[in-house]
Amino acid sequence: MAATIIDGKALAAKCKARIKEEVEHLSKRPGLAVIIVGDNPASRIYVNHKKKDCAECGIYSEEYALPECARQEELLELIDLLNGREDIDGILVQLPLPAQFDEKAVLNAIDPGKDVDCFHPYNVGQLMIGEHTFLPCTPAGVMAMLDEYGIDPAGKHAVVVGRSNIVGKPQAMLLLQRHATVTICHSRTPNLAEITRQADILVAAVGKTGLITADMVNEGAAVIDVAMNRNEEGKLCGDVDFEAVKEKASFITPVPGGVGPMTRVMLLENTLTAAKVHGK
Ligand SMILES: Nc1nc2c(c(=O)[nH]1)N[C@@H](CN(C=O)c1ccc(C(=O)N[C@@H](CCC(=O)O)C(=O)O)cc1)CN2
Repeated sequence: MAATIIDGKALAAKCKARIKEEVEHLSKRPGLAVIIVGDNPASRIYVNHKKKDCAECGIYSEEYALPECARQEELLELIDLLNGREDIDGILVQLPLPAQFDEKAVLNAIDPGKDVDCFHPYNVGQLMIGEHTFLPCTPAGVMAMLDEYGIDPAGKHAVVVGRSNIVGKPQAMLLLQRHATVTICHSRTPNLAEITRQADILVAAVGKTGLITADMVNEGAAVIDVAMNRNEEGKLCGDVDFEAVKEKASFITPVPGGVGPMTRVMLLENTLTAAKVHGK
């Protein structure tokens, strides 16, 4: 039987309605500062989406667009200014940054209490020990999707393909916190298919179109595609061969319309959390 398609768009709409209601009950509006550097067209689209999401939910947002040639000091000064503003609860720097930037130093400059992406080492550490305030947006979005569709990770074998700091590693941690047995695979994993075939929950987060084929998937697995690639025709697609794998999986996320919209919702969720922590 063909898999149930996990509808990230519909779930995101439901979450946004709840966030909007919570925002209405705060004493002051939450505020989010969005920083974009350069003219990466994909980043421009994502930043526009984020601003629109904020407006939909009653969250105040302001954008800072720095030119491609901006200097590190300029960006650090801006972050410092935003760190000190009471009306701003969350700060995000859209990634990737142009090559002249030291990404680590930039992310470390954000006040951990305003780090709504959960990229600061303090928050990453908090996540590791289960003491987190914020959750990393994409992995948290995946967990919300599993919950919505009744896929309990407890006692399951979850295989995460990809080991990035933004997705693979925190995803593994969140699944572990929910009592899954977790395997992380990466580019130097021999016999990848042998391991992915053992997965009850398979999360693909590599960025390689067509990496996960039907023969690599266990019958009845829940398959979550985090990647956002462009194929030869320029069409948005993930790592998973969706058409073939949906015939074998029990649940599957599409790209687009899967994890992406939920990543954006988790940013709103973290901004709301920050506002509450800031006494709003
Ligand atoms: N500071 C950050 N930078 C980046 C992050 C991040 O979480 N924080 N993640 C990605 C990009 N990203 C969010 O910024 C992101 C990408 C895509 C989507 C999304 O909703 N995708 C839609 C399709 C959108 C389209 O039409 O292109 C979908 O999948 O349906 C959300 C968030 C890198 N940078």
